[in-house]
Amino acid sequence: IHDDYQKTADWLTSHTKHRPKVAIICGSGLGMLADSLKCQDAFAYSDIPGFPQSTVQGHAGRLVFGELKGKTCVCMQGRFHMYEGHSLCKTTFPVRVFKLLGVETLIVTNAAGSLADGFHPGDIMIIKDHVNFPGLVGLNPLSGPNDDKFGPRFPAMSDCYDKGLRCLAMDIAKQQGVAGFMQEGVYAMVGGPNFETIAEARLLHRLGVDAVGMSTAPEVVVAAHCGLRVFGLSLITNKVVKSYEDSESVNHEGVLEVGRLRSQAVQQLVTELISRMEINNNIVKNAD
Ligand SMILES: O=P(O)(O)O[C@H]1O[C@H](CO)[C@@H](O)[C@H]1O
Ligand SMILES: Nc1nc2[nH]cnc2c(=O)[nH]1
Repeated sequence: IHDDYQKTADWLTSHTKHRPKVAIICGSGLGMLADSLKCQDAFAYSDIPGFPQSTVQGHAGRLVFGELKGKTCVCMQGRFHMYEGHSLCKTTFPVRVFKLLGVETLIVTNAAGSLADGFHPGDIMIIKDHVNFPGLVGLNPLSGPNDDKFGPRFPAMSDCYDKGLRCLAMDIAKQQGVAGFMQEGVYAMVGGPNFETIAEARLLHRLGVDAVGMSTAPEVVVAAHCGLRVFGLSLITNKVVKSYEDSESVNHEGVLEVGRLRSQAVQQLVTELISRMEINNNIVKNAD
């Protein structure tokens, strides 16, 4: 209920002077994004009233406030997944807290396996759209009574990944010389925690999914519902095995390792995007 989100937002407001306009959710192995924030105020999730706990390796479990290129940001170093046993409401709890804190733009990142033939580990995929498999069968964070203070009962999802930000990110990647490993595509969320069988991988591939992971879609649905502008990135950490002849298999350590390898590139891209995003969207820049 609204009061729970408000209580957490009020607690945070009374513990930090930062008033973020941008929120970042760090995916597996991508938590270093938070380290580059200046003038940090950091809180362990266990100290924040109402916050769930991170249980996954590679998700530190800290909320970090600070400045990035003069813009005030809040960064989740560690996200919540459905497979950890959290309800979808809890999984997405921080997104509504961010809304109440005054955040306008949400940047989501994740680690994902690729299905698309031209994609390789280490590629960075700008998320153009998603398939929310749990959502399609009713496992949706918006299930239950609608909270009209946040958004409508039946929110549109056809434009949830902001086109302006996607174009800007691609321009920045070209300028930074990393266009060679940039992709754009469709992310699918599955429940996890197991990785895909070969039959499941083939199914997803046939359905037009470019990358698959176990997060992000619920956060984006809740963000779109309450009117946040969303930008999403998947770091391709592995190819999803689609052949019975293939002897490779995926594991979480490998996922985290690719995260570390590409952390610098992801950080540079996100930093520059944050630095330039308002101008691109013709929002008058603040005096800061
Ligand atoms: O989506 P993020 O949190 O980046 O993590 C991805 O990586 C983990 C599997 O290695 C899963 O949790 C999957 O969802
Ligand atoms: N479901 C799923 N999640 C991932 N996260 C990182 N890699 C993968 C993958 O191959 N499959």
